[in-house]
Amino acid sequence: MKITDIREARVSIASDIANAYISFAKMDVSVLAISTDVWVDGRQVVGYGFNSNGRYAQSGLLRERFLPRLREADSQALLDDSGTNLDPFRVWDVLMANEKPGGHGERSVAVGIIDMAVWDIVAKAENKPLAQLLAERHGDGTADAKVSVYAAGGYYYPGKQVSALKDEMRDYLDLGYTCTKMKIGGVPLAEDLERVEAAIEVVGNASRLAVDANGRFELKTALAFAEGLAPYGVRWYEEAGDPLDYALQQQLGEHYAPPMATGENLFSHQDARNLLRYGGMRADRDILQMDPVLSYGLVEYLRMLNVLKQHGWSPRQCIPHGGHQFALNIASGLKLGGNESYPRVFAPFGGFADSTPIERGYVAIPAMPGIGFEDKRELMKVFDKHLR
Ligand SMILES: O=C([O-])CC(=O)C(=O)O
Ligand SMILES: [Mg+2]
Repeated sequence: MKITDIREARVSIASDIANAYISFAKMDVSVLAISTDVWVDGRQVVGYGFNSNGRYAQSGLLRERFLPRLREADSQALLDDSGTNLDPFRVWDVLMANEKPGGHGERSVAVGIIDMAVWDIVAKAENKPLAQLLAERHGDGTADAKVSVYAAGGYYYPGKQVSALKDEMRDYLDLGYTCTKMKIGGVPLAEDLERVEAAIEVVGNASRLAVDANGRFELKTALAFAEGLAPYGVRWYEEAGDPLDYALQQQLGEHYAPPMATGENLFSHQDARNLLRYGGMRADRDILQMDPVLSYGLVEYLRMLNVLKQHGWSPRQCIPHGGHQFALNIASGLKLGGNESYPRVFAPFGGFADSTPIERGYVAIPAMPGIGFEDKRELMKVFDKHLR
């Protein structure tokens, strides 16, 4: 196998929504296509990648550093022992040559975009869904046929009232979701609790609603919200404080017994390890949300799962951030606890295959080779428009 072409572009996903920390008014993503000289069933093997929302397009890092390394590599150095397919771990070593440890910054996002396209290629060359390939190579041999997904939304939006939040939650239930997530921390506690109560009224039970503060609070506010939220028993309380403030997380856990969640802004297995060492996260109930694309790709995510195992955690406690078809394949193949979904935001990057509707909170993996982007018509249109 040889890489014959690499194309990259920046695509806007700007919108008026905001969480407690950022507005998405200027949000964009990088898209990437890597073509190979291999054909399977009459189709050229081309891998696609993009970054999860929340971190911006990585054009500079891709163009100036990581794609030149891929282009300049000896093609043999990228291949597995058979010489007929890419080896994602060897590609990763090529990309990360001459990069110092620590200070992960956003290079992890640029590497994650390339890693996604590489896994798409590897599974297509093997003519298998990525979930199945992962189950065989890195799991217990079988993939979960369907994955539990929840609808993430409940953003702040100019002029949005409680009634609009309720309509949004109702819409998610109509789409087939049973669990949802909403933002908190963008308005005072009393106002947020009104929003939370309204959302619970629609979803029917607090255990079906998660809340996400996006790292907004210092300890005092995190604890005040914990006290306000505790009587409801929501599904989880996400990113109360700064993602790297492990002491805050640990102290929150001492005061708040229901599940906590965090991890979407930890971009390396070393950061995830520090969370488990120092963050007071509880393996019997808390949720880890590291995002395989934002954090140097699936190659690094596998290292994170290894760290988890060493600390006595089950992969079932992982529900990755990202809400896309790549993370869905990972959740299925490696038997995670579920996957995020963004039914109405970040389209067409969020969401799953056209042929697999959400049914009672679960979604299936289409029986097609690779990640399955070819079964997402609107996303393929974006790739075709920007990468041809
Ligand atoms: O609002 C965001 O940045 C997305 C987010 O935290 C999530 O999906 O959990
Ligand atoms: Mg979040």
